[in-house]
Amino acid sequence: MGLVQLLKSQVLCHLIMCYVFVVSGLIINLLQFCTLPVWLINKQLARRINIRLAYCISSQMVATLEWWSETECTLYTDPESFPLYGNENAIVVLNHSYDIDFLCGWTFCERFGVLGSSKVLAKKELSYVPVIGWMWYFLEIVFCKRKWEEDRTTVAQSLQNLHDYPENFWFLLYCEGTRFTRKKHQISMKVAESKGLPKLKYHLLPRTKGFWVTVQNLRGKAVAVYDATLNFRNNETPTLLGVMSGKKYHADLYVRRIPLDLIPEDEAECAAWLHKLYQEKDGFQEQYAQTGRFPGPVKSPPRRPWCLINWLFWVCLLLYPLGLLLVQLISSGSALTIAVAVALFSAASLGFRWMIGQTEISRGSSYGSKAVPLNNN
Ligand SMILES: CC/C=C\C/C=C\C/C=C\C/C=C\C/C=C\C/C=C\CCC(=O)SCCNC(=O)CCNC(=O)[C@H](O)C(C)(C)COP(=O)(O)OP(=O)(O)OC[C@H]1O[C@@H](n2cnc3c(N)ncnc32)[C@H](O)[C@@H]1OP(=O)(O)O
Ligand SMILES: CCCCCCCCCCCCCCCCCC(=O)OC[C@@H](O)COP(=O)(O)O
Repeated sequence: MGLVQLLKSQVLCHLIMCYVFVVSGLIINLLQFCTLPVWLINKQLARRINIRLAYCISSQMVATLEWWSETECTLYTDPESFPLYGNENAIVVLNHSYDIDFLCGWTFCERFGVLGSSKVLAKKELSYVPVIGWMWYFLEIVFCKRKWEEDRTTVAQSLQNLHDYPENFWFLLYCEGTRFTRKKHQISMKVAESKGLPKLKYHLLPRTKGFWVTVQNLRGKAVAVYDATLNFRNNETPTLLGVMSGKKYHADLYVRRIPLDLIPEDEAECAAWLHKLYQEKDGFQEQYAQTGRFPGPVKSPPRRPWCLINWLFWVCLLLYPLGLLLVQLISSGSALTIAVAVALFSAASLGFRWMIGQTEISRGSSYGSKAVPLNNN
């Protein structure tokens, strides 16, 4: 292990990264809060400001992936679709199998210039996570409780609000509804069997209602569905802590662009269409397992320097006061002050660990670990 690699794997280094991320994030959350009056006067201006403020937060995590861990992100897609990416509104359907699949998604958003405005149908619990969850509130992210009776109206309304959104965005949908685990897979395949649907090997059975409601409510705004299938080379199981430790991963993403007009409007037909899509995705994963690659040519956009520049800016701005504080603390010589500082430091470390835990499948929810009885309405 080289010296730089050794440095990157140090816990102290991770704590400093978390400190910069959280403190800068809270400053940006505060600035976002200050845009509320602007919203009342000029909604589109407030949205544009929030897109840029959100970029300052999410691009720090992208910088960690691209510049710190130097993870390689390869895109398999057809050259005709490539020029459209980033220049239109789209719904992205992605498999949900890795701790950092959202981060790989963000990396592609960054490379196609839609990181600040990118959206997702996210579980409500994430809205309470400081920095990211609070940032999402101002970005008009669509939250769901994963209880259809409650979600059907709120999700539709939040999607309708995006019709006059001023900048291009990608709307991410994890139709599986939860992250892949062996247990959840077994249960969902029992549901597939009871519905007479073919079994999937690499995916959970997709939940179709969120997809249908999204397609229906974004018609006229989004023009395509990007069917995105992600995998990692050499059976890598990437984690956020691995990325922060400077581990280099190799992500491969296969994207097919499907015009929205081709997706049926009728709910049952739309559900059948999505099930077929997941069977195809399963086939792509099988091909990847056999050959180590997805179909089609490779057309990867290069990483851009902006997220690194933003990250370095916050590092420079926030490390100086931290250094001053430490010097003052040590020179004070007061045992009580030092004890309070140690207690605060420990509490902050636990908070950081809890935030990182939100990305870990092993700490995921129990959603999808038992089959909800079938209903036929
Ligand atoms: C060029 C490059 C291209 C692309 C780059 C890639 C990506 C970049 C794009 C954007 C990035 C943007 C942001 C990313 C940043 C961060 C994202 C991070 C995290 C957020 C993710 C989440 O929070 S995922 C969880 C929330 N989302 C969802 O759940 C969405 C899917 N769910 C649904 O659609 C649901 O239908 C619902 C939520 C709307 C409602 O949930 P409910 O549970 O009430 O659902 P259902 O009605 O669906 O459930 C009952 C039906 O399901 C059957 N059932 C029962 N048990 C199971 C089971 N175990 N598995 C499957 N199905 C089951 C049941 O029988 C019912 O069936 P019916 O036939 O009666 O419907
Ligand atoms: C720049 C340096 C980086 C420092 C990092 C510091 C802390 C990072 C905190 C990240 C916070 C949260 C990101 C939220 C993304 C979580 C994505 C996710 O995958 O959610 C899970 C849901 O989809 C489904 O939930 P489950 O039912 O599987 O349960």
